[in-house]
Amino acid sequence: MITFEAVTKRFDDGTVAVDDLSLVVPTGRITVFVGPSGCGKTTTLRMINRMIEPTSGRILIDDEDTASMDAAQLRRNIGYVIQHAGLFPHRTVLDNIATVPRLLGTKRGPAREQALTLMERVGLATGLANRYPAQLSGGQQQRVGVARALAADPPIMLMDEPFSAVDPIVREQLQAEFLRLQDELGKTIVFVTHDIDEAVTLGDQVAVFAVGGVLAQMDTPVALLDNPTDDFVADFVGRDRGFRALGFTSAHVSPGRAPTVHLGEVARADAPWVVVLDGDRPVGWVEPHRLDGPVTAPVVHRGGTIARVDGSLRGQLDAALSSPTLQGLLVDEEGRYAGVVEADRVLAAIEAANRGSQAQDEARNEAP
Ligand SMILES: Nc1ncnc2c1ncn2[C@@H]1O[C@H](COP(=O)(O)OP(=O)(O)OP(=O)(O)O)[C@@H](O)[C@H]1O
Repeated sequence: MITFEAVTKRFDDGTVAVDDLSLVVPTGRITVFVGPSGCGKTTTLRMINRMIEPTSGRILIDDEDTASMDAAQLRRNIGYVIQHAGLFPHRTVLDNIATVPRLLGTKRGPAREQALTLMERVGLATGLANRYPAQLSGGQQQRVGVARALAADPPIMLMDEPFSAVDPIVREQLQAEFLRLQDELGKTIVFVTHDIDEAVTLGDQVAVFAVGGVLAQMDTPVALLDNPTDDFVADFVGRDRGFRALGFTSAHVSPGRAPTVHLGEVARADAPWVVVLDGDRPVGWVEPHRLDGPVTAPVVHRGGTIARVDGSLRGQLDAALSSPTLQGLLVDEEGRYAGVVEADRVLAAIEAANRGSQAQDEARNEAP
């Protein structure tokens, strides 16, 4: 059990990312943190393994205050999975997965044996063992990330948008496999997402955060959908309910343009945000006024999903709402950058689609 007692995080610049948070993450269950961009989900997650220290309040694991534990030891007992998997690019799949057991002193042979077993467990063909991360698909990379986090058999797993960077079909497969795996393993899992659909699919309980780092509601998925506690939660949950039906609605929003920069180049300084490309693929955004040199991978803001230019309105709205600029990144069928789409333009297209289906319903009702 992980217990937050009146936890607040105020960063040095005065930003209050988490405000007086009290909640309990039960043992052996999946707790999902969901909410709009910037509401403090990641900060809350990272305070559990002390990658970020709280300003005030306490976080307890099974009644022991984490502040009094050795931070390195604490982290070794907590698996951590992030978006884009965060794999070591120069290590093979097998060596990535074996990293923590090796650090903990397991010999190379047994560590590799165990890594092969884990590959099977997360649905990866063992034939991929000697590949490097760049030679894998996004979904395969995420599976390696999950296998690596499981390798030390930690009782607690922290997962920060682990499935956001893959396309919706692979994402659903990963979610289903993850639930199957959790049935076997029964870990204590804290899972961050901005997608309410993912939250209600995966969570035994769901904590909805509002901007300003405030917990708006914590409940089971059913209770959250049936009895939202206030307008904010109703809106957050409700917006997506109608939105679900849009999964199969093809988009008719033409892509817009945004300034771009390639990794290794200097971004133009007159734009507030610039799209970063790696070759012909989009990787995220940068704010040029915060940079004083060429754009490098660590400074790229990678938050946000990427949608197909010819994909569903749902995918495009998800991409726009999860982006720091409220502009979703679009790619063609080969994954090449194809432009951006603003949330309000997708919403307008959704309204137009809704009007169309209402008109069809009315026509059907009026038919003799
Ligand atoms: N090191 C930092 N210094 C100052 N402010 C920060 C720092 N890290 C995060 N913040 C701010 O704290 C707030 C919460 O950020 P956090 O990353 O926890 O949100 P989030 O809900 O995970 O968002 P997202 O879904 O976009 O990842 C934001 O306003 C963010 O800008």
